[in-house]
Amino acid sequence: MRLAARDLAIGHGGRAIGRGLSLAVGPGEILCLLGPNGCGKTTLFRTLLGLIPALGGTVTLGEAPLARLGRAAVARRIAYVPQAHAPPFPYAAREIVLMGRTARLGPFASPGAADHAAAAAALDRLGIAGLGGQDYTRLSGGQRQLVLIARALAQGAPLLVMDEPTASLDFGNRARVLAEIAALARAGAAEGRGVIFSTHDPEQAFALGAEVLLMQGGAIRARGRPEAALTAARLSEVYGVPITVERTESGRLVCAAPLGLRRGG
Ligand SMILES: Nc1ncnc2c1ncn2[C@@H]1O[C@H](COP(=O)(O)OP(=O)(O)OP(=O)(O)O)[C@@H](O)[C@H]1O
Repeated sequence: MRLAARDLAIGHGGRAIGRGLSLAVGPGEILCLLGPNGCGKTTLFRTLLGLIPALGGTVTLGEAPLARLGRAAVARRIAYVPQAHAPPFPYAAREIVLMGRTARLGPFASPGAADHAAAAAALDRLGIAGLGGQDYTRLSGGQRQLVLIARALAQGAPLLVMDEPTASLDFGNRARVLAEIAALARAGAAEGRGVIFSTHDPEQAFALGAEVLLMQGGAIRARGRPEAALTAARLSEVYGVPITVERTESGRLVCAAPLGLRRGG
């Protein structure tokens, strides 16, 4: 299953905030979307999922234009991890995860033993089995984020779109989720998983060896392998502060912005 966008224009209420956006992700591939606050990452994701209409261009899912697929058909193919949100009702975390299975069920079917087992396995995989019975609305931001990732895993869709999945996670959970993304893509060649995720941390693209899309002001500023796309000069320009990219002795690429420097200062 391949998700592809060609020459996409995105925006809200008919007003474009981004144009000329093309991308593709397929089985076993990880695409890392980077860019400053407000550059259009969430808007792009919501357009790729058909939650808001494209203002131009095309999105295809497999062979089918997205516009011709119903909501349930899209949900069987793409799992979405939104930025953590609070639902209006106090569901148990386990029920939120179980909702990931809904797309696989018929319109009037209720979840069976296999669905409950998949939800429990997803919670377990992220190390949060203990949160299953807790009220989702009373969880911390990071705990909610892990529950939403568990929901996406339980959904078992071949593609995952994750909006800043590590944004409010502690250091350990951040590493755990990154490892999960890597594992999903590794299993991808066999299972057909592809992942698009957004992040504010360029090092995550280096660590995963993910293809990069660097956005700025609604356009794609750079794309490709992280070492080529995320140079110090380009990152400095896009984020408006001097940024260094250095290789450690162990071969890891690390980014840093010196303290004490302000925009324009
Ligand atoms: N529902 C909305 N209606 C109108 N404009 C919106 C709406 N949601 C977002 N925008 C605008 O669209 C632009 C892009 O927002 P978006 O949320 O896509 O950015 P982002 O790159 O995901 O930002 P961040 O990194 O801060 O999460 C912003 O200027 C924002 O104000």
